[in-house]
Amino acid sequence: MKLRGKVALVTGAAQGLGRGFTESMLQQGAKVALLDIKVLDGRKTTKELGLKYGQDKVLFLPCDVTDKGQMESAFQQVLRHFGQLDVVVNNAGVTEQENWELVLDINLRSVIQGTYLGLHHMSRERGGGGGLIINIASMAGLIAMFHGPVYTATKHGVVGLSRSLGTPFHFDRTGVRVCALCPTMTDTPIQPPRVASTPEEQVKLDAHWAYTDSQGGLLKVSEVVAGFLQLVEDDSKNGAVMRVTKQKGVDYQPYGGGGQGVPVTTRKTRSKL
Ligand SMILES: NC(=O)C1=CN([C@@H]2O[C@H](COP(=O)(O)OP(=O)(O)OC[C@H]3O[C@@H](n4cnc5c(N)ncnc54)[C@H](O)[C@@H]3O)[C@@H](O)[C@H]2O)C=CC1
Ligand SMILES: CCCCCC(=O)CC\C=C/C=C/C=C/[C@@H](O)[C@@H](O)CCCC(=O)O
Repeated sequence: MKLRGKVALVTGAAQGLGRGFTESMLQQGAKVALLDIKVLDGRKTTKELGLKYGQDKVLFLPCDVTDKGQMESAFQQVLRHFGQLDVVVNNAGVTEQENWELVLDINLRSVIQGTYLGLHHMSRERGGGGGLIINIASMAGLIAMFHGPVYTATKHGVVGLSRSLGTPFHFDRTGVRVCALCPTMTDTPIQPPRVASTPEEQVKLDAHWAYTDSQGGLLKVSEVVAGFLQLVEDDSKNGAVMRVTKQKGVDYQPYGGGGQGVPVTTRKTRSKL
């Protein structure tokens, strides 16, 4: 998909990878709606990006992705404000924590919600123009992140959702590509400190950092963003699961279909992608 003139919606866009994805699409000439539960940070990021790329290119919408009503309203506001929607990036996520139900709600249920809202508003069979949905999973969606069982479960779910909806059965009717992006540990605020306040916490942090260091350390946001843009621009990728790791850089999870997804469609379709 060429991004110039397109409209994207990014959840969790106030910081970290979501901010990186947002800025990369602005650089390519897209307009972007930034959604985040952090209102002050979201407004600050949006102001900074507006000064750099044009106030008319950005829109900040305070939104808790776990709130169905807020998500539905946000999608409606994006369509009213920009007049169209072409790309949805379900990025908002949290790491393992005591409240595992919240991890499940944010990392999986809300990604399903955002994916279905994207299909609802972009699907050709509903009069939309087709489009692209990229769900931000993790390498924890492909291997067992031992220090995050629920996080691992949610990310495996995001990969499965994206692969299922990224098949010709759906694309032939919707014209919407659906892919998953699986980075390894990346240098963003989601990363925990190296020093804990309790011995029990220190054990968990030591395990996390020993594992991270064993895998070559943290990726830079820019390395993940480079993979993201490649996935956006490659219209042949549907149901694809892109990996970004220190060891191998950007590649695709090999499945029966070669890991680069199944053929986008079984029909010749006029593509706006
Ligand atoms: N940083 C890393 O090592 C990796 C991160 N990921 C995934 O990338 C995505 C982005 O993570 P990062 O940028 O690293 O984290 P981050 O913590 O820097 O950014 C996450 C953003 O999501 C927002 N958010 C959290 N809960 C929300 C909610 N209920 N509603 C709306 N917004 C909400 C936060 O306010 C924050 O702005 C997540 O899905 C994460 O699981 C995947 C692999 C590695
Ligand atoms: C505080 C936790 C933050 C969690 C953020 C993440 O999602 C971290 C990513 C989770 C797991 C990373 C695994 C990395 C694996 C690769 O380094 C490599 O070992 C995988 C190779 C797979 C293959 O070659 O098939």
